[in-house]
Amino acid sequence: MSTPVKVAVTGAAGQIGYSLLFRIASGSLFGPDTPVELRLLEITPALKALEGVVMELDDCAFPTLAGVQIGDDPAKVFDGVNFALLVGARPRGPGMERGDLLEANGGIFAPQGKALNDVAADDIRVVVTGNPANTNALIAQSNAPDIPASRFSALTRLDHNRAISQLAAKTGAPVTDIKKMTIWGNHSATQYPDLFHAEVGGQIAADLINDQDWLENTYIPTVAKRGAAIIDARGASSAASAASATVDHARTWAQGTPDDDWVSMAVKSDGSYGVAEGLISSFPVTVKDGEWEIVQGLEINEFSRGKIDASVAELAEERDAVKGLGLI
Ligand SMILES: NC(=O)c1ccc[n+]([C@@H]2O[C@H](COP(=O)([O-])OP(=O)(O)OC[C@H]3O[C@@H](n4cnc5c(N)ncnc54)[C@H](O)[C@@H]3O)[C@@H](O)[C@H]2O)c1
Ligand SMILES: O=C(O)C[C@H](O)C(=O)O
Repeated sequence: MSTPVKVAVTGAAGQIGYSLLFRIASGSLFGPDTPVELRLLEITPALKALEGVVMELDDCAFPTLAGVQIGDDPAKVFDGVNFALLVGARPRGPGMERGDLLEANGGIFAPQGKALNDVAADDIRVVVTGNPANTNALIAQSNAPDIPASRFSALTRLDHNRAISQLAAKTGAPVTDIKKMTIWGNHSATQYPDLFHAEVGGQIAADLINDQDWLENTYIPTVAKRGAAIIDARGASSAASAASATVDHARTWAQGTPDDDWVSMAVKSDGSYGVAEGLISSFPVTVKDGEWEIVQGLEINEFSRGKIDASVAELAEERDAVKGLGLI
């Protein structure tokens, strides 16, 4: 067996954590031959519950789990970590405005960014799942000046997976026949799942379906509002699927994309596709040797242009709000 990969998870005693930790410990991220060491961060009052989760991890006797450390100090928990999955965030409470939420999360992601900057391993890769994920990633990244900005990302893989699943249901194709799905923009209701480049069995999905009304009025809102539909049905936000998507995102980053496909990741914009430079926005990306690259040269039609611009405008507003709060 090789040297353990150190994976930090924040919010580890939460709902997503309860699914995510067991997936990572059982080898879903790096395969059966790579041991992992878990570094779990929680707020002090949640440490007792987290101890219970660690007892359950022990009880699984996972062959790939080389060790678990828990704590409430990011400077200790993040020491030497290779991957940081930032899940813990402050949910929106009653009467809380968007600005309040951004400020509360700034209080979490600014110090975590600083701690990663100071103590993480040189090859650190950061995935932000906690909402508002794109802007939380921007806050963490801005507070970690010594880590290349390309090492910070936010999760839109859940949206990507939802978009594939809804398209498979509509066309009757298996999910494995669907390639080149793209989520553009923010992980929010303004996100844009793009069927003008997605393929079903090699055919462009929008051409195959040939129904703009369905695309605009059924497909896009179903994918974009799926999180809210799950909250309505479950009384709690998506957890197992969010954990699964976080694993997919980190695994793709570690292992790469196949030659005939890409994935959606929210990463720092270099200005591609007219997305303002510096925003953490979702793009189609390929990954090779641990480095992502935005897929270039896709033609963007007028309809897609409007949708991408609307989501990017929302990201710019969030960035301006956290800038105004001095968080970036
Ligand atoms: N990007 C996505 O696709 C996606 C999908 C689903 C959920 N989410 C988001 O993921 C986040 C977590 O969801 P959940 O259902 O697990 O929530 P949860 O409330 O069950 O768990 C969150 C945990 O984070 C912990 N936490 C709070 N502040 C912390 C800090 N400073 N350091 C470490 N831990 C801290 C809390 O104690 C709690 O245990 C939420 O923000 C949710 O909206 C994102
Ligand atoms: O918590 C939410 O608002 C929804 C969550 O981000 C999801 O996409 O399931």
